[in-house]
Amino acid sequence: METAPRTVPAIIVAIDGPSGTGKSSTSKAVATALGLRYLDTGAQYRAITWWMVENGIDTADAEAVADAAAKPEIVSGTDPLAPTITVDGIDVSGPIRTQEVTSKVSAVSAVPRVRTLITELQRSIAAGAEGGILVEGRDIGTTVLPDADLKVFLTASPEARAARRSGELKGKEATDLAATREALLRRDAADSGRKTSPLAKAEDAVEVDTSDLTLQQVIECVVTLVEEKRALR
Ligand SMILES: Nc1ncnc2c1ncn2[C@@H]1O[C@H](COP(=O)(O)OP(=O)(O)OP(=O)(O)O)[C@@H](O)[C@H]1O
Ligand SMILES: Nc1ccn([C@@H]2O[C@H](COP(=O)(O)O)[C@@H](O)[C@H]2O)c(=O)n1
Repeated sequence: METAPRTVPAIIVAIDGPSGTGKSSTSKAVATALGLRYLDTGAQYRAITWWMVENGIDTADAEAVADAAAKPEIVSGTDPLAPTITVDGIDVSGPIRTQEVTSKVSAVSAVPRVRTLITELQRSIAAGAEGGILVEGRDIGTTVLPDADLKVFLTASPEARAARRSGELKGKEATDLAATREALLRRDAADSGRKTSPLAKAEDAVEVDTSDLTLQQVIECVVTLVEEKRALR
């Protein structure tokens, strides 16, 4: 008699936290290890910000941003080994990481119309991910996917986060540690302080302080949390 193949039920994992806590690095590795799709929601907010800048929209003008928000078509590829992001068919994976976009993204992402559109997109991507998905951002556990099977909130001290970011920038856009620290705290404050769907830990999220953990330790911790959830289902 043939036995039916054992299927692992699709699981939805939300990973949130402030800038530089290790969300992207951890999420890609965990999704790869566990065969899940991966969605970088920060890249989507960066993509719409890039489009606003390209099209001469004043990103400080919330009304102008809201009026234009539905115009760009943002498409995210969810392979954790090769995530992609396009705007109107253009690969923007490089341009969305510039200092200009980074400095303007919090203003654009605070516009309620932008959040409504991007949240709809995120939910439709998650609903279509048959084998399960890991979605990382700022409001995934609280707003986008409040029924996620597992919610993780990553934190780290500003010093640890600034040191990680400075390590990334070395040789490219030389910035001192203090300036990097100030820039990420400014972005956190804007993201936590906005009215609509701010950066926040969901009540039922597991908090992991990554300050003194290696990336590998964080990955192992999250893999274990997902496996524990899967075992209960
Ligand atoms: N536990 C860790 N120990 C040391 N370095 C780490 C750790 N986690 C991540 N990093 C490094 O810190 C930097 C920032 O990590 P990552 O981009 O994953 O953070 P993030 O939370 O996604 O940031 P952002 O929200 O700004 O996109 C990367 O260079 C990454 O390799
Ligand atoms: N769920 C999310 C994700 C991101 N944002 C905004 O995008 C910015 C860039 O995010 P990164 O993860 O790429 O650094 C972030 O600072 C937020 O303004 C968001 O609002 N909600």
